[in-house]
Amino acid sequence: MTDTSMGHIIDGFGYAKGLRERLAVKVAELKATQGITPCLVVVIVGEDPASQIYVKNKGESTIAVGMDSRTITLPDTTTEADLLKLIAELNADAAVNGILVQLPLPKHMSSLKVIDAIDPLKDVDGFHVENAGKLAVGLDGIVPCTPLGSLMLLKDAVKTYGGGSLAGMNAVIVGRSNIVGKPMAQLLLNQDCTVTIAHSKTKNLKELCLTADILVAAVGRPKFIAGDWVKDGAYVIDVGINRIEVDGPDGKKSKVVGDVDFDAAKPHAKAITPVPRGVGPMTIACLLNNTLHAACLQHGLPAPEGL
Ligand SMILES: NC(=O)C1=CN([C@@H]2O[C@H](COP(=O)(O)OP(=O)(O)OC[C@H]3O[C@@H](n4cnc5c(N)ncnc54)[C@H](OP(=O)(O)O)[C@@H]3O)[C@@H](O)[C@H]2O)C=CC1
Ligand SMILES: Nc1nc(=O)c2c([nH]1)NC[C@@H]1CN(c3ccc(C(=O)N[C@@H](CCC(=O)O)C(=O)O)cc3)C=[N+]21
Repeated sequence: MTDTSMGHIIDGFGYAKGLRERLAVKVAELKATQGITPCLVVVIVGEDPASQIYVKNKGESTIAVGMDSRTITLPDTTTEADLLKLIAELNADAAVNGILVQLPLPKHMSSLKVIDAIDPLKDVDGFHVENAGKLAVGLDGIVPCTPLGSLMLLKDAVKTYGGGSLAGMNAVIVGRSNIVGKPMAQLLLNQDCTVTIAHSKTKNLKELCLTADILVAAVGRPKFIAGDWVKDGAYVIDVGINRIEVDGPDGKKSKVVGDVDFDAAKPHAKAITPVPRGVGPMTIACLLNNTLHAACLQHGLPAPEGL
């Protein structure tokens, strides 16, 4: 690499830490002035070990910023009707400000139906159709954590390394899920980017990616985006969290990698998020942000500003 103005690593871990510190100040203010302690309830159905780790991280981070945290663990034999009943109880409980049902759910449940049962004002994931619809038409609502955190990192990186705004940039998002790809597209459109969403039926994906000033990878395939798919000077946001087995000195061990071949992409990128310590920590910090936001909405208070 000859150009030293390229290949910056976007420190999602550090940015998330700063955001949590700013949130802790706002939470303390809300407690002192209104007597409100925001409370997040995470519901997990089944024993998926990866999900258990994220749920544990969420609980610890919630407590660390001064909020209340509850985790409800249900066996994977739980019926959909029982889960819906629990959600109804949490909706009715005024002490609960945020409800997150960890995905994926066991196969015998419809995640759309379950998400639809959550009070949109307590839907801190921002997955309810009412919040998705608000984002689509440009109304204030709760925005999904991973796209929100990705946008924060992107804006900061463009400000730091590019000097300008996102307006007019070509954004290509690989992945069209309701929880990452689609809301990310909406957020970037709201920033006046020219947005293309790619998926498994997209033709000439490499050529399309090479047109991207902003490339967001949310595919769920390890190192799927090769280095020569990245245009020189592009901003690369790698959302992927893929656990793979690698050979270590003492046999096989598990490691987390993204959807982008980081080492190969980095020399081309203006700035790129690593995995781990990129988007992942921002997802959790934005969940706390959304819980605080939800608590304010429920009490008729303005959304916290200056975060
Ligand atoms: N960092 C974080 O905090 C989070 C990370 N993640 C991670 O992000 C990744 C994506 O998650 P999620 O959106 O839920 O995943 P989904 O499986 O729901 O969506 C994957 C998307 O990738 C597309 N895709 C799959 N194969 C190809 C291909 N060969 N070429 C082009 N597109 C393809 C699919 O296309 P099609 O629609 O045509 O099937 C689909 O739209 C995962 O690694 C997940 O673990 C998820 C949430 C939070
Ligand atoms: N209802 C619901 N909402 C979610 O937001 C949700 C979900 N279900 N199901 C699973 C996915 C995944 N997800 C992550 C959260 C944090 C990290 C994270 O903290 N990652 C760290 C550590 C990675 C590691 O080492 O495992 C990092 O990237 O540095 C990653 C992924 C939230 N998700």
